[in-house]
Amino acid sequence: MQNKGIIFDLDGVIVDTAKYHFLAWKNLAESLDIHFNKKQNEQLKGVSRVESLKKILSWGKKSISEERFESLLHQKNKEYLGFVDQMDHSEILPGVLKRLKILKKEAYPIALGSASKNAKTILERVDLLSYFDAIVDGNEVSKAKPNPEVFIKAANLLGVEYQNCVVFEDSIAGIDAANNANMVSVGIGDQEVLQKANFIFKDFSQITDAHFNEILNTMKTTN
Ligand SMILES: O=P(O)(O)OC[C@H]1O[C@@H](O)[C@H](O)[C@@H](O)[C@@H]1O
Ligand SMILES: [Mg+2]
Repeated sequence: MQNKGIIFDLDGVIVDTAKYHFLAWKNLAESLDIHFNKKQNEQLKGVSRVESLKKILSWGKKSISEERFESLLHQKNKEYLGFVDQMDHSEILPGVLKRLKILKKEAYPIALGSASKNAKTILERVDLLSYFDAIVDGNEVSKAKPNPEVFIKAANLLGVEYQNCVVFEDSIAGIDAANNANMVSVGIGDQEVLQKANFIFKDFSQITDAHFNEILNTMKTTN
């Protein structure tokens, strides 16, 4: 095994599910007469289901009962899982499978670090579960990104020093979490949104072997 750990976020990095989260939140917000746009959606990326709903309600200045809150969470997830049910292999984002295959062949420890409680279901659906040596998802974390808990747990499970890990993330909160964990942060997506990342690429197909080595070489490994 290599001594450098590779940690992937799921939604918007490995699979194109960020668009389904957006659609389901937008429908829910509209049903409550709350305006919800793509810019606001950036603030929900990487954020748990509960925290996302709290933000939407606060933007709409709505206060609701606990019971209604629970039922809205359920409603959103039901719609989201309806989209997930239709997913297949083709929704793995460009370049991801190729990179996972190379990493596996080169014996890098690979982890998933996601806020989603649906992470395993999605990895199974697109047939990627077997690539991961460790999975830390929304069922195992108590502190949401930008808290680094999810990535720290992933590094611990991989048995790799934090500063020897690289994190691939599409969310502002996730890049902050990786930076807070002292890991190398790689933003996948929009340069303007992910400014705080150590490296930024549009998607994995843009990351050449040379780029990948450059990313890994920025780690100040000690062992
Ligand atoms: O509702 P789930 O599947 O548990 O996901 C929780 C969060 O998971 C994150 O990965 C997504 O970026 C968020 O948009 C989502 O709210
Ligand atoms: Mg994401």
